[in-house]
Amino acid sequence: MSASPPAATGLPFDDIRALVASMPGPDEAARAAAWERQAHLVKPPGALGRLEEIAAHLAAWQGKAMPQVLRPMVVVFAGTHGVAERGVSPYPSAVTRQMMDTFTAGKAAVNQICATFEAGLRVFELAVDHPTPDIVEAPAFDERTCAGTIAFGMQAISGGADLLCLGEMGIGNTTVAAAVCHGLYGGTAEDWVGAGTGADEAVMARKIAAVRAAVALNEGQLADPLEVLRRLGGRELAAIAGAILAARHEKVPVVLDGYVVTAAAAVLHAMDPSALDHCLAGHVSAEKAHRALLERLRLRPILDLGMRLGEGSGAALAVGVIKAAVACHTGMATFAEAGVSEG
Ligand SMILES: Cc1cc2ncn([C@H]3O[C@H](COP(=O)(O)O)[C@@H](O)[C@H]3O)c2cc1C
Ligand SMILES: O=C(O)c1cccnc1
Repeated sequence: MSASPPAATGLPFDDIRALVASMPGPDEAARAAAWERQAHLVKPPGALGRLEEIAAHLAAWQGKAMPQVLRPMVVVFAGTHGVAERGVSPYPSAVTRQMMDTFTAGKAAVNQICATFEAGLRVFELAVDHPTPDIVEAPAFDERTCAGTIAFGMQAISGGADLLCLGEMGIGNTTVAAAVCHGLYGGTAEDWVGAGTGADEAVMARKIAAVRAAVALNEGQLADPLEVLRRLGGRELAAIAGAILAARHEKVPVVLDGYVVTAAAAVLHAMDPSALDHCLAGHVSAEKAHRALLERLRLRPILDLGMRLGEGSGAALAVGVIKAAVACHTGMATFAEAGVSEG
C-alpha cells in the first residue's frame, strides 16, 4: 500500500512547465457523441441533470463516447510539515503516521467509502518521518526536490485507473493549503484560513499568524506558481499536482477532494487556466475557504455534505454518483430501443 519516499530526480521546473505546456485537450467528438446519445435516452431531455454533464465530461476526457468507470482509484498522499510544530492543528504530527497505519488496516473513513463503491485505494507515503521545513522560516523545498516530488506524484496512475480520486493526509496541511492560496491569490491570511480538524480560537490565531508570516517571508518571490508551491507548499501538495498532470496526459479524468487537494490543483490552474479542465470537484468541504476557491477555479462541487475530513473521502464518495452517471449513460435504452413514444 505504500511506496518509498521520492528520491530527488533532478527533474527541474522547466520539465514540469513543458508537461503543462503539452497537455492534451478534450476529445470534442466523443463529447458531442455523448450528448447526442443523451438526447435519445429514454428520459425527458435534461432530466438527469448534472449526471448528464458528468457522463459527457468523462466521454470528453477519456476520449470515448461510452466512458467507463471500472477501475476507479483513490490515491492518498501523506506528508509532514515543520509548520505543524507551531501549534496550528489541535493534533500532533504523529497522527499522520498513525493514520497511515489505520489506512493499511482498512479502518479509516476513506477505506469504508472505497469499499462501498468498489474503488481501489493506494496510499503513498512521502517521507513522513522527515517534515518539510517550517514555511514561516524557510522554503518547503529546493527546486530539485519539489520537482522530484511532483514527478513522484505522477506515479499515482501507474497501477492503471480509469478515474483518479485524489486525497491527502498530513497534520497541519490546511495551514499549508491556506498559505498556497494566499500566495497565489493575495487577499488577507484570514480569507484563506479555516478550522481544519477543529481549531479553537487560539489555534486559529496561530494559523493566521503563520500564513501571514510565511507569505510575508516570500514577498516579491511568488509571481511564479511553482515558486508558490516550492516555498509555501508541502510534499503531498506537490505530489497531487503531479498526479493531476499525469492523469491529464494519460486521459484519466480526476476527482478532487477538499480544500487541501484543491489548493494543490490551484497551482496548476495558475500556470494554465485550462489545466484542471479534466477535473471534477468531488465535494465542497466545510473548510471555510473551499467554496470560494472552487468558484475561483470555476469548479462546481458534486456533493455538499458538510464533510471536513480530507483523506480523499469526499472524492471517493463522489465515485458513487459518477458511476451512476456512467451506468445511466451506457446502460439506458434509447426511446427507439425501448419502444417508448418520444414527445
Ligand atoms: C484522526 C484524523 C484523521 C484524519 N484524516 C484526515 N485528516 C485531515 O486533517 C489534517 C488537516 O487538518 P489540520 O490542518 O487541522 O491538521 C490532514 O491530515 C487531513 O487529511 C485527519 C485528521 C485527524 C486528526
Ligand atoms: O477540506 C479539506 O481538505 C480538509 C478539511 C479539514 C481537514 N482536512 C482536510
